[in-house]
Amino acid sequence: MSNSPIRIGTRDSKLAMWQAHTVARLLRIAGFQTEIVAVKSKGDLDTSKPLHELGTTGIFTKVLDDALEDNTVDIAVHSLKDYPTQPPAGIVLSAHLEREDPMDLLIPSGDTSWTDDVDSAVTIGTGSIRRKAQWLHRYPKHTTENLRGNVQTRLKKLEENDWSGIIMASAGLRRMEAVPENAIALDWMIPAPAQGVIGITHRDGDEAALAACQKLNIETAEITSTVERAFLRTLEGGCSAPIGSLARISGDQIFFTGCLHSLDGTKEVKIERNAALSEWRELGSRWANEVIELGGSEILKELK
Ligand SMILES: NCc1[nH]cc(CCC(=O)O)c1CC(=O)O
Repeated sequence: MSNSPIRIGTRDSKLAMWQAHTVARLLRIAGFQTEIVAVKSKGDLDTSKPLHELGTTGIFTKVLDDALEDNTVDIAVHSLKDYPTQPPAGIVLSAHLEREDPMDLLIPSGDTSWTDDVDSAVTIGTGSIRRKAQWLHRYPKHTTENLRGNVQTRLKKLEENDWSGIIMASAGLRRMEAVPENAIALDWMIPAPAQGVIGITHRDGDEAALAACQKLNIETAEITSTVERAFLRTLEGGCSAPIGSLARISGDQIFFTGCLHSLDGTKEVKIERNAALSEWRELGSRWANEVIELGGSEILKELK
């Protein structure tokens, strides 16, 4: 093995840096030397627009694909939910780390008596079409406002605005040790595919990087993420849609919930399934096709 350090590519947000340092620590434990290379991404630079307006996918991740292609880094660390379901040619998704809590949280600004009252008129901040659609499906009389930016920025925007609350991934807040005391777990909201999972990519053909990634891979995270992302890939076909999916392994079974909504939340197709774990490579696309047949095709047609 060569002694040159593994160059770890990451975005430069606080959360991304935390994730990169976690990967560096795990690699050092496995006997590798490491070096962190931080880059800025288009998604971080423009927080004025909702994410889906900045282009379909890869807005946070393209700079890291480029850094791998230019050979300025050896591996790249991603929040897997932000990474395209189809990596560019020449780039391989080669490790999935242990999953953090996959669920979303509501961070209320104050009184929360309205959560049991679907007729209340409240405003919720979220930049995600998935969260917006699921929220409006449950609370049709509510309004949502665009909310973007990193973890710290979003918590600040909650203070500055006249909103009843904002929705955020539990995983990012936990990693930053910034879960507000009044946070409420949204156990009914289906998270984004692979939410809470850190993924690592490398250049196809780089055997040293592949060997390093393989040492870090957690199989249960790989299987659940692959099922959830195959569901997404089959349904969205390259354009962004309000899609949620969550897979869990229990014994030799895999349990799955997946959903597709119209943007305004009025339409919903949601399925709950289980299957033998051994079939995991086929399950995501199989279950996506079931959603398409159960009315998903109409929702997708409207989205385009
Ligand atoms: N799209 C932003 C993003 N990408 C990854 C996380 C943290 C959760 C995770 O690692 O999956 C977040 C924040 C959020 O959605 O609130």
